Amino acid sequence: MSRSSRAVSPDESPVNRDGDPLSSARPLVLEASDLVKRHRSSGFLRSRASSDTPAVDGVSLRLRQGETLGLVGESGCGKSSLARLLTAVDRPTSGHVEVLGRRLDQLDGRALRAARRNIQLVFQDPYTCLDPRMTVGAIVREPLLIHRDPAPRRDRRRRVAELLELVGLNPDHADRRPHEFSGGQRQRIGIARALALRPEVVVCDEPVSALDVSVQAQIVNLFTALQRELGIAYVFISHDLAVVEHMADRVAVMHHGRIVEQGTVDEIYDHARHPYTAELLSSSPAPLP
Ligand SMILES: Nc1ncnc2c1ncn2[C@@H]1O[C@H](COP(=O)(O)OP(=O)(O)OP(=O)(O)O)[C@@H](O)[C@H]1O
Repeated sequence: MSRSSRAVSPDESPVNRDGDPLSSARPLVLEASDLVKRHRSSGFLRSRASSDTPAVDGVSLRLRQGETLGLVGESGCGKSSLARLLTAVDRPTSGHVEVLGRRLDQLDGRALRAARRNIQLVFQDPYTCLDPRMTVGAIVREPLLIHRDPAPRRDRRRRVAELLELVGLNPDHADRRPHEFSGGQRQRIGIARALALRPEVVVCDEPVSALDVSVQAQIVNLFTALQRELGIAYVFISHDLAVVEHMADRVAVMHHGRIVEQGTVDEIYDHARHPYTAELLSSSPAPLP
């Protein structure tokens, strides 16, 4: 049956089939409760959409250790705004985020820094997110310094070499600068930086969409291998449904700031119940082989 011809419920209320395909014995590493984000815009940038409609409008989700939650939705639906709330880059207007059972809004100072170590962000564009003046070694080491890692200098250097090796880069290239690397290699540097603090959760915001198609599969395979090796949980954000189908255990579908449907990959891709999910699936290209 083609995706577009699947029967869906005419009801447009959110569909939450929060079945747990992974053992519920696995601990929750991330929980978002009723998150709302209203961006404040001023002057000529103020539009009806930005002033009236929250970018994130009551989102709740849960993630277990070692699990991948795919987050899909069209451009402008609020995926990046949600990523910034989950990683405490931005504060929610209301609602809260729990990392390893600790509510971020109830922490400050050292306790907040400790909680934030466990949730890191990989950005979409490896071309703009790496400081061109810094060496690769300094870029990967930076989170250790920001989070005041007490390890001696020599151990930090060894840790950077291990991280570069882990993501498939030559540790001897730590003294080079980002412009000496290809797009895929730069994304590997961004991933090494995100892993420096050994996080439990990595939020990947469109991590392959700026890359050549031929390189995308290599980076997707790297994410999968790292998860197998390190047990990381991912929130994997993409507008590319085929990539998400390949990566995710569960999928959340976002539309106008809300999660309209959540479920396992099979539930979402083969038995979509929300009309928007069906529309999104019918307009997407064929899945990866
Ligand atoms: N800093 C900001 N100030 C004002 N409005 C913002 C800000 N960031 C995002 N928005 C608005 O919030 C809405 C959601 O944007 P967001 O970038 O989160 O969506 P997205 O799904 O990640 O889109 P894309 O896939 O194009 O990156 C949009 O209407 C956007 O214009």
